[in-house]
Amino acid sequence: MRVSFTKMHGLGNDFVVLDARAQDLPALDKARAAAIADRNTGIGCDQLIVLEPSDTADFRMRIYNHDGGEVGACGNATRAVALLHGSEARIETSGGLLVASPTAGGASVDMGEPRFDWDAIPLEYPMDTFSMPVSWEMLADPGAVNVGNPHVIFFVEDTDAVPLDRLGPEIENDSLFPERVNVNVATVENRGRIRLRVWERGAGLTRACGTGACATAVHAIRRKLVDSPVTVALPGGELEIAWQPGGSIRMTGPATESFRGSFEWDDFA
Ligand SMILES: N[C@H](CCC[C@H](N)C(=O)O)C(=O)O
Repeated sequence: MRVSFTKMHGLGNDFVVLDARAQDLPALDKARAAAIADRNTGIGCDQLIVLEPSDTADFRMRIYNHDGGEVGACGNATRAVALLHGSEARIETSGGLLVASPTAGGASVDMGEPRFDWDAIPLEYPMDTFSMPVSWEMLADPGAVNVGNPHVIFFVEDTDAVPLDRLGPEIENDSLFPERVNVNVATVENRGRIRLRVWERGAGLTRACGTGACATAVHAIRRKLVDSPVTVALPGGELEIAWQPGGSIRMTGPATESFRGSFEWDDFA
């Protein structure tokens, strides 16, 4: 059967969006999700996004990483589907309910409240997630935050000097993180700006990571390194993150529809 899709991105973090409300999509398993996301033999994307009907929100958004694994949150994709929706959207995700409002050329999203308890990240055993007594070579003293998905955050003098292509997968797959983890390496430039690179769980180095920007901004605000709102500059561009302790995170930034197409479902068994 032919399946229609919309190709989108948020600051270069790219998505294939399938709307299961407009077409009868067969069940999606890990192998097929990875085959569609494959940049050599598939359509190609960092994450595959499926929109479904919801009893509790305007629609449900399911998120599959490049490796086919289903996960609970994707900040950049949330802005993209809000752009598609065209008006304020209440979005059900397995990481919680999100509320997104389109802005000129993108969206502003209430990403919910961050969680900090070791078993909410989750970690393999109890630990202070504000200042974790662990290190991998030059990456030390991280924090951990769950924003619907798990993030570990390291502050360094120069994020561009870190061999994240080598240390990212090592940390992502460390047994300290039973659900694996997104690895954020950030440089605080001043009290209003953070430079960030992310090794994403199940997707590797991406041009941007919305939840990574949220988790990093929250951790920097907790450590009193920056004020709120703060600009997070990723390789693909900038996001604005606002958060006060006890409240929810607000992420604002661009979203882009690249093109629409279709493919033969059975081509990706
Ligand atoms: N790799 C992430 C999902 C996508 C996050 C990123 N694309 C974003 O914009 O938040 C995870 O496994 O939790």
